[in-house]
Amino acid sequence: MTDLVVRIGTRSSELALRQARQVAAALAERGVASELVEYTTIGDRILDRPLNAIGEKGLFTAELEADLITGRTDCAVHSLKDLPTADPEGLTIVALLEREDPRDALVVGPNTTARTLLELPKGAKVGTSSLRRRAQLRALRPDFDVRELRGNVGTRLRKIDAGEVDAALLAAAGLRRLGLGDRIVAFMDPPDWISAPGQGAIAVQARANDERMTAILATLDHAHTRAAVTAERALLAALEGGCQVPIGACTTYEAKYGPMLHGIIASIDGVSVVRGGLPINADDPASSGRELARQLHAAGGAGILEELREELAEAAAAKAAEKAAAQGAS
Ligand SMILES: NCc1[nH]cc(CCC(=O)O)c1CC(=O)O
Repeated sequence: MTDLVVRIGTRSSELALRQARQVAAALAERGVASELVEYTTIGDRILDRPLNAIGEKGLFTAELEADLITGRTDCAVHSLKDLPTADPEGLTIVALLEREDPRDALVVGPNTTARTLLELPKGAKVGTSSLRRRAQLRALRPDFDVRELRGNVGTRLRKIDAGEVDAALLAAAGLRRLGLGDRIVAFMDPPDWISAPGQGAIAVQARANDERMTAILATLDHAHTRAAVTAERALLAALEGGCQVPIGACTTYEAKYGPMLHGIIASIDGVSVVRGGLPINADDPASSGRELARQLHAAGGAGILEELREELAEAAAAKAAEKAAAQGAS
């Protein structure tokens, strides 16, 4: 064991590197040496299109997972939020580090005096590339001009500072990990505002049959984080949502109820919104996620998702027809 060096796969963005270094530091505390293996993924390279239009699952994760499966690396570190709910064949999440703040945060540009979403002027340009954030923004303020804002956290902040948008919503966890917590002017609090399932949690993935790595990495697992994100992701999985659908889920901790799961399904235009919440069953958090999914589905969520799938299918068909026409012309 003394000559073991754990090879940790990570994306090469600054945020990903910080998260991977956090795992490396936790391993070092336990006397385990490690080294980072960096990847620039398809998701990092394609910056000119909205993420939901690229339409591929695991855009930021596929290459890391492929090398983990073949054994080039021993584990991979991801933002849990970016991982599809189903584990790839042969891989499993062996550790979830103690979660950072799971909330979304408001960041404003230099020409904006507003310090909350509601203080922003009528028709303000607000940036996000997430359908979940877009839908909730539209629900709260139909007058906003919601703009696509892509790129890693640093890029997005530069665009905000350049005045491309007046304000934007980002994950508080990402900003904090980058030492940019002072850019946050307001936190978006649940249950009024629901962030993404798993947001703020760092996942360490390994081969399911690698007993040695599992034994080492399992010591990094944080039980409360695991319970909360298991419930949140079970909700998402039950609704078959990826990053393509405006579904939110997050956990709060209340003196009276303990951990509470909150969920939302919204149409992209924010007109139809279904919300709900229930206490998380400590013995079976996934069952709570499935139960809340069932309730949201029954309360109108089914119709919202059905309409959304039709819209997405139409958009995909239109795109395919456009492509075929272009090929015919050339
Ligand atoms: N969508 C990209 C992404 N994936 C994870 C984080 C933040 C870190 C986390 O949620 O743990 C972010 C940035 C953001 O949404 O602002």
